[in-house]
Amino acid sequence: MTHYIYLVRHGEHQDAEHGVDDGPLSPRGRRQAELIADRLSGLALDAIWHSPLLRAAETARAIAERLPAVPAQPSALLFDCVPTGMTEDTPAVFEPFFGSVTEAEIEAGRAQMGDAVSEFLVRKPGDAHEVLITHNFVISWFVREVIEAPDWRWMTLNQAHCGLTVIAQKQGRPWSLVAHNDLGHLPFELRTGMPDLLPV
Ligand SMILES: O=C(O)[C@@H](CO)OP(=O)(O)O
Repeated sequence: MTHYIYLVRHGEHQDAEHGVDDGPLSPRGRRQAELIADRLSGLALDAIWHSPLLRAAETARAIAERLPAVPAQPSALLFDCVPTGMTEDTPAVFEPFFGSVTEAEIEAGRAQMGDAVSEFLVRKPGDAHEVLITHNFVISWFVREVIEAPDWRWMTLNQAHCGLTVIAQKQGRPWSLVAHNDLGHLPFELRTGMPDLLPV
């Protein structure tokens, strides 16, 4: 009996490269969403949860269209956020990142991630398969939580648009990381959203 959670970053959104905060998926983002939807379509899903932002909602819709019995539901716990601020053990190289982030945003992010972990990383009875469509930092936080890395380590994890990360808990065992940022369903030209191109 295993509880699987499939963590998916939303597809690329329109004008993301011009710094636009949210919006509909770009043509490339729609293609990414269709391909992750194809990849997940053979699963007996119990739930599809998504961030309320449009790029995540549209990605979730592509998945839900292939699985009409499973409604896609918004969850504010999956909203984009900054999970922690600069702490004593955070390497100084990350300091510039926090220049434009307020204390209030960090407090809100910390509280949201605490609630998200309490809500989603709980054992469901029997076999369970849930998809969470969310944002880069949120997935980084879930992965960090599962591998029990120091808090600041979320900053060293990145996921591509519609990359697939899988975490799982077998009955009586701790959560484990099954796959991270698997891009096998995406052709090279659709592997967007990483800070650097993969060297291979
Ligand atoms: O802005 C970003 O880089 C990330 C942060 O989580 O968000 P998104 O996945 O929405 O692009």
